[in-house]
Amino acid sequence: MSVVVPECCDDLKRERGRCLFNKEELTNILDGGPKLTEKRRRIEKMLINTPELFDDVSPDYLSHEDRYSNELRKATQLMTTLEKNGFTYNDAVTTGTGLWLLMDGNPLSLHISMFLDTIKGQSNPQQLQEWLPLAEKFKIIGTYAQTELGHGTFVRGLETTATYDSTTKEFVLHSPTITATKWWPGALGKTSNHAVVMAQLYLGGKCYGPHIFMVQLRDLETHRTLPGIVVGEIGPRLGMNSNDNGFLQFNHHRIPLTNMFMKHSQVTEDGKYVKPLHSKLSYGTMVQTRVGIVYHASRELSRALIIAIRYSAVRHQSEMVPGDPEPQILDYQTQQYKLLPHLASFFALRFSARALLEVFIGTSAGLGSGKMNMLPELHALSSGLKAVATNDAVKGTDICRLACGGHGYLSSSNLPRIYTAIAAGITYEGENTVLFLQVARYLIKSFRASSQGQTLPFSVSYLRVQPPSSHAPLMSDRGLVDALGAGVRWMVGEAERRLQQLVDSGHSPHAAWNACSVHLVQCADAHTRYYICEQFVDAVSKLGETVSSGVHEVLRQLCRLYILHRVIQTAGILLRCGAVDGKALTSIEEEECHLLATLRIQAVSIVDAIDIKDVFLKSTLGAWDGNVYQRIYEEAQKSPLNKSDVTQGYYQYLRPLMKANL
Ligand SMILES: CC(C)(COP(=O)(O)OP(=O)(O)OC[C@H]1O[C@@H](n2cnc3c(N)ncnc32)[C@H](O)[C@@H]1OP(=O)(O)O)[C@@H](O)C(=O)NCCC(=O)NCCSC(=O)/C=C/CCCCCCCCCCCCC(=O)O
Ligand SMILES: Cc1cc2nc3c(=O)[nH]c(=O)nc-3n(C[C@H](O)[C@H](O)[C@H](O)COP(=O)(O)OP(=O)(O)OC[C@H]3O[C@@H](n4cnc5c(N)ncnc54)[C@H](O)[C@@H]3O)c2cc1C
Repeated sequence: MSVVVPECCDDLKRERGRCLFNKEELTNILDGGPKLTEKRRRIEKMLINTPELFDDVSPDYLSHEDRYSNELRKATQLMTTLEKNGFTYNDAVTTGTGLWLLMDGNPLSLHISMFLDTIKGQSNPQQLQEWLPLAEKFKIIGTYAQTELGHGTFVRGLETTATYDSTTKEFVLHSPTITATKWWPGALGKTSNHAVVMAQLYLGGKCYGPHIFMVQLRDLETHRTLPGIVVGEIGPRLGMNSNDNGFLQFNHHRIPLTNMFMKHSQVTEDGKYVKPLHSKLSYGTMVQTRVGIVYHASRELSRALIIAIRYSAVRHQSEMVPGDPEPQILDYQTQQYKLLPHLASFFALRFSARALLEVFIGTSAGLGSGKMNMLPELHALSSGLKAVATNDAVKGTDICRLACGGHGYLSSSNLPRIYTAIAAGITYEGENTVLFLQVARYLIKSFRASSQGQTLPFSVSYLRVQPPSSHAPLMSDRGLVDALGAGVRWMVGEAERRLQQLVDSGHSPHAAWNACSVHLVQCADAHTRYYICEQFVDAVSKLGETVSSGVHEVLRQLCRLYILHRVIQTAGILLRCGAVDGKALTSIEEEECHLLATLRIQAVSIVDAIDIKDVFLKSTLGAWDGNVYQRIYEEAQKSPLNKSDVTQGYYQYLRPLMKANL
């Protein structure tokens, strides 16, 4: 397949003619620099030149088994293509390209993410030396098996046991109940021959809580399930049905002592336990995956936005002025209001993902030298950002679908598949409400620590009891972000007051927590969004000195829109705490509408700059040339029902019904 850039339709030509900024420069910023853009394009070119990676037939038309096999075929082809060309799978993941080829549920995705990450992050040196080369070369293929039928969120409640037998120096893995069955892990059903398994560690009859074990599930030659193990696939799901999410039960299955991951905690041959430096270090793979999901969510949102914004420039509907030609639907203010705040969100999430990655890298480096103090901050930030990013990507993707009217409901628009894939992100890797409650716990602790005069970590330092007053004019970006911060401080203070009041009136702290949890989740959401605003303002102001004025102006407008939109969403709180008044809100609303019209002019060029090629968008509505109707029509011709004029169903059912004497 060669990259032919087709001539685009007149609407898109006109849109692109209005571009006042350097698209390539914006592309570089989004990629993280020109070198990364160049690397991404090299990977893309290589993938595009591998025709086996592209579907001839939509997975919708395949049987469940063929769908899985086809995706497995592409996944393995992708790995070998990357390897042959000197790239790692990580290169393809971190540029989005690999995932977009396989986002119907890549059966190797858990191997290259959580399985490898667990080996890298939880192994002692001997284990690393033994397992990493095997896993990197796909000599063993694995997944991350934690969730059970009975428990996903409450990791401490997992029921699978790993009981140490010091006579044989083995752990005995067992699923004592039906609810102990591992349930959900991606690629567990049929693909993986190994799994990292989270199980309750038992030594001398005492439970030491969840620990991670490397477990071989299948024979490496025959791929048959090993004795003592039952494994299978869990059946169809809302999306990603080309994956083989699986179940797993153990019946007193034995593994060697050395198969417990021992970087952080250890079990000695005589069954003694050595504690980790921090009790949650074994949750590290989850934290790392949450960091990745923030990027992933922003990428999926951007695909939906490219599709919906290009389509909105091509689609003409109704009369804005009676008798005039039908306008592009992007000219309707309501359409701009649907799409452009989400476009701003995409940029905000992209900059925040980058900031989070830096915190992750810094914290990981600290852990290496025994410094645990950044861990709570990383946990709170990664939990909050994972939750906001996936919530916003899911909402934004669905709005993009709705903004495309009926055609957004077509599979060939690719919006349903993008939506169902990212919708899982709200649940997996920590259900979002649960993650927000973790953030809230951190906020309340920080607020209380500040009342006792303690210094707060950077992401919550604005919560200190007596913050310096903002000197920025209210209507400046900084002034509005400070107002949002004041709103969060007020919310957290209010939550703390309500918690205390409940405790003072005789409730237990846990009952008080539950009675305030709706408000606490709102605090966590507002805090995370404040952090995102800060990162966006910060990134744009830092870029200010280095980028051309056209690009800077577009980024400034997007950042402004993000902040204004957020202030309007939070109006109730900001009015209650006196951070803004009604007059300010009216002018903010007016400014937002004005900004929508300004950003509309270059909206197509902005999404062009995200630079996702048609083969990765996979959409009849979003292609670069805007040739929407022809593509929709051609896709419909591929329906198996169109292979014959009269289907079997007619002879089997319709005709007998028509002939029956009813
Ligand atoms: C946190 C829980 C909810 C509670 O845990 P529990 O043990 O019960 O906690 P407590 O004892 O109550 O203690 C709470 C204290 O512990 C602290 N804590 C908790 N967690 C951590 C942590 N991780 N680190 C540090 N500290 C932590 C907490 O702050 C409390 O401290 P304190 O007492 O207040 O001081 C927990 O149970 C939990 O985490 N539950 C969620 C379970 C979960 O997440 N499961 C995930 C299963 S795996 C899964 O779902 C996999 C899905 C498939 C993912 C596929 C990914 C595909 C996307 C690919 C991404 C690609 C990257 C692309 C990159 C790019 O594009 O560039
Ligand atoms: C597509 C997909 C892929 C997955 N892949 C994997 C995988 O590879 N490996 C793996 O181990 N797991 C995987 N999972 C499982 C996933 O991690 C869990 O589903 C997730 O952690 C949520 O747990 P749960 O299903 O038990 O939900 P529950 O915790 O039962 O949540 C149900 C409801 O209860 C609420 N709730 C639960 N606890 C609390 C609380 N403390 N406070 C307030 N509300 C609460 C939640 O907010 C939610 O509304 C996958 C899931 C999906 C959907």
